[in-house]
Amino acid sequence: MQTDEGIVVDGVRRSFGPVHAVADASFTARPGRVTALIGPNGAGKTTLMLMLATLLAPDAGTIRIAGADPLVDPAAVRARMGWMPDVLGSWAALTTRATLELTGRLYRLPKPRAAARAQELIELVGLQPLADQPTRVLSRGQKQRLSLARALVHDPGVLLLDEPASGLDPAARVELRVLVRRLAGEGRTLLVSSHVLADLEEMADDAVYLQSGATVAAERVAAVRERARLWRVRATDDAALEAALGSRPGVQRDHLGVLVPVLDEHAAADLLADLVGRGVRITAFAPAAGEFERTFLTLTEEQHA
Ligand SMILES: Nc1ncnc2c1ncn2[C@@H]1O[C@H](COP(=O)(O)OP(=O)(O)OP(=O)(O)O)[C@@H](O)[C@H]1O
Repeated sequence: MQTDEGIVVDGVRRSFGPVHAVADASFTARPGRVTALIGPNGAGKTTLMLMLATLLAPDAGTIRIAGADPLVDPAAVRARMGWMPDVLGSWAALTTRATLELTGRLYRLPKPRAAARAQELIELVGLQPLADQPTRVLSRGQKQRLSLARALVHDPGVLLLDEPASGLDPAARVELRVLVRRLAGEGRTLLVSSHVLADLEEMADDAVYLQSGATVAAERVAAVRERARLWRVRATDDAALEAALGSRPGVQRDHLGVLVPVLDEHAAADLLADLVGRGVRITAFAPAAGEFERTFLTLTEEQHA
């Protein structure tokens, strides 16, 4: 990994008085990829994002954003990085268009370019009907779209998105996912935090887990991922399914069907073939939880054990 690309964080710490909001964060987010930042409430995600965005100084450790150090050269970082905060502070009386034009001017775009860029971004995030309305009339989800547009004004190579899907309806979530993938496909580095792990699962390539301010070591994440996971199985005839599963260890039941521990995808394929071979008519067969959710929950259980 070259340090002039993506995001490189090493041994970063930041406390607020006695609270160690970020105790030890080290990770790399690579260009062309979407990296999920996952952690429970209060784990330090926003504090970490603020440090990456040059808005908060770390007490220790090093950060590089597209090769620039936020402490030494915050202007270079801001030129290369777009930040979508979890809550958008907007100028209530300005229109959507004027907000984006002004943001462009703040990034020193010439006036005609700022106007053209505002129009491009309004179209990109689907805010055409509200382009000339004051931002105070925007709903929460519409403000999220404006916030994303604002982060993109200067065409940055690195994007930090803090809870980008919050307040978005299902259709807008799908659009966000498509847009995020497109931005990564253009070679940008994206770091995305969200509590909605199913959303992250569908947009992210890599994951960084944060627990009590510390990033979880890759070896520990790998160890969790190697354990058996539960697969959900449904059939047209419950009794036939139960009989075919026999005394298989660890089988559980919930309101949606039967959950079977399976070591890996080969074992899942074997199980499916076995059930079908025994004449069970299977209607659903899939992992019960996404990879991020399962890893997150297991890490949390281990921490509290
Ligand atoms: N300015 C501050 N002053 C004092 N404590 C703070 C400050 N900012 C954050 N904290 C504390 O640091 C810890 C991490 O907070 P942070 O907002 O970074 O977590 P988070 O992972 O973003 O949480 P959430 O998922 O709930 O948004 C929390 O215990 C929080 O109370």
